[in-house]
Amino acid sequence: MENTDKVLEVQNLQIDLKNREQPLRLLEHINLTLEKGRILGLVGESGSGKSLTCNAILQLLNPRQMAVSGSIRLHGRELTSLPDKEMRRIRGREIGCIMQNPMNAFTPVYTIGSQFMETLRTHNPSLSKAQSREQAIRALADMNLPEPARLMKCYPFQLSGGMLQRVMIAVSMCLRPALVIADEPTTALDVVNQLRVLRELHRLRTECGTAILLISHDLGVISQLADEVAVMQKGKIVEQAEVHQLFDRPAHEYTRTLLNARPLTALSGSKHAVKQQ
Ligand SMILES: Nc1ncnc2c1ncn2[C@@H]1O[C@H](COP(=O)(O)OP(=O)(O)OP(=O)(O)O)[C@@H](O)[C@H]1O
Repeated sequence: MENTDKVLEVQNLQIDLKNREQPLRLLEHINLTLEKGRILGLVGESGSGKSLTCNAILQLLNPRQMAVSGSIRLHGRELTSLPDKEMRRIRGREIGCIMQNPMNAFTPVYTIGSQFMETLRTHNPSLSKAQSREQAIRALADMNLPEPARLMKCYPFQLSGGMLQRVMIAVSMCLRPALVIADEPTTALDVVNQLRVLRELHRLRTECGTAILLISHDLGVISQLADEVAVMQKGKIVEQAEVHQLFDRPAHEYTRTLLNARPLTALSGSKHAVKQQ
């Protein structure tokens, strides 16, 4: 019987760079499964293929540039064969994104409030303006953002990176996507804001049951939040294991190298701190 808790299933994903004498393989045999309410950390050095994997899931790769094969299913539904229009609906509604530079996710000339309300009403046209405003303010307050009614009137450049990240998580809290792809969500933040964002991501999965694919260079972040970790090297997954097992008994040489390369302070005293709060 089909496991209904399976949110994302990536099978045998392969990506080749076209328009060359010999196609260049960028991703090879990627297999990932993510269940409801679980967080899968994706780690690996720069250029190992983390962002390509995410962009393939989001169907954002240019087919003239990249040849993509394999299967990507969301709740059992194959995404690779969906028309663009349907995929646009799925992005945002069923798959949320939290990116490293949240400024890119907002239009600079509109207020936070108008963009938040517009997003809510696009995905739920029966909402009145007043209802969407009320919902947005409640969600911002829920994110522990100060003076949410005033914040609605601000433009994106008036907020810090950490605040914008939390606005994006607030949007996800309202839309309750099945899957959130968080690509280096804390990399650009100071430690206080990092902890706030991690806490809210943790809340997103516990309160909404959202499955989260978390990409991070920071093994401290992964150890605090992820249930499971996949390690990528040169376009392949070289090891995948439960977080405790991976940190305590890394099986692959490359994982050991990554763990040995982390700053000594990255994990001390903070292990699983977010989950415990
Ligand atoms: N549009 C593109 N054209 C050519 N090569 C690309 C393109 N996008 C990615 N690549 C190559 O694919 C490989 C994987 O890139 P990817 O961006 O997925 O790495 P990453 O693990 O996300 O790195 P980082 O942590 O620096 O973001 C790299 O070798 C990169 O140069």
